[in-house]
Amino acid sequence: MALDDVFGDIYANVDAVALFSPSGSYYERLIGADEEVDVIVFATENDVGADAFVELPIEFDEVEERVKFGIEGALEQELIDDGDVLACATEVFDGSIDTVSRVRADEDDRLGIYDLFAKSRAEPEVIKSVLELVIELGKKGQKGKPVGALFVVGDAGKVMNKSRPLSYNPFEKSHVHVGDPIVNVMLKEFSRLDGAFVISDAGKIVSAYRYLEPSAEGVDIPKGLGTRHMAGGAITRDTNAITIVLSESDGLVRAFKGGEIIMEVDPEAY
Ligand SMILES: Nc1ncnc2c1ncn2[C@@H]1O[C@H](COP(=O)(O)OP(=O)(O)OP(=O)(O)O)[C@@H](O)[C@H]1O
Ligand SMILES: [Mn+2]
Repeated sequence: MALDDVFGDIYANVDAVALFSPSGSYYERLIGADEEVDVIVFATENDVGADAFVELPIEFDEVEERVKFGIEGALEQELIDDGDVLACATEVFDGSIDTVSRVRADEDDRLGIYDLFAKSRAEPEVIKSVLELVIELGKKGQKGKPVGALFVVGDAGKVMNKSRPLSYNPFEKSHVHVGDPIVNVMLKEFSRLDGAFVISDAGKIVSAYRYLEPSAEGVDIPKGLGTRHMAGGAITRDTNAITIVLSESDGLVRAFKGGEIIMEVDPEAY
């Protein structure tokens, strides 16, 4: 077929096929079509019973995010190697797989997002909401000026025990959750002020204005960054929380877990 001469380049000589949320019959058809090719399934659940499977914690709306996340997971699980070329088959419009993209897996492109979502205590949707909020805050700043912010997500009881209030807690008697549109407006308003936000595993905003007093010391943070990042890193060594930190000074968003930076992104790139 003449079209194969043109579009065939997209899937020619790939190291593996990455199938995103396939139906059982689609998966069977592909396996049957070419027994030589490695097939890796990416989905929220392994309904098709694939041997090579990467769990997606959420259905990413953006295909690019979905694919990037999947590739990080596949690298992490050593299902693919650095430099492997994948034919990524995904659904972009509605219902079924309709798009194939040719993507090279590059270790250097890893953002750490897989670790952040897949192996954290808080619910993935909660982490996603906080990450989106912080990225938006980083993009827009507060009335055009750069702002810093510190969000501690998960293991909230322990985090509260290792911190103290800097001011009254506007969330004291409320039952608001991250992701509510109104909350995003409120959080942005409060983030102008000092201290950290504490969020529960399920996304409840437990407190604003917390001054973290972790007992862990000596976490490695990039030069030029100070106490916000030091405290944000150290609290994740002391507890099972993760932190998402926006730097006022360099504008980057970083995530910490187990006392280490596991993700660093420039909000302007989103
Ligand atoms: N232990 C802490 N808990 C919560 N917030 C803190 C803590 N220490 C510092 N902060 C907040 O971080 C702000 C900035 O402090 P600092 O400049 O030392 O941090 P930084 O890591 O350099 O971050 P940035 O890049 O945003 O400047 C402080 O004004 C304060 O609001
Ligand atoms: Mn600083």
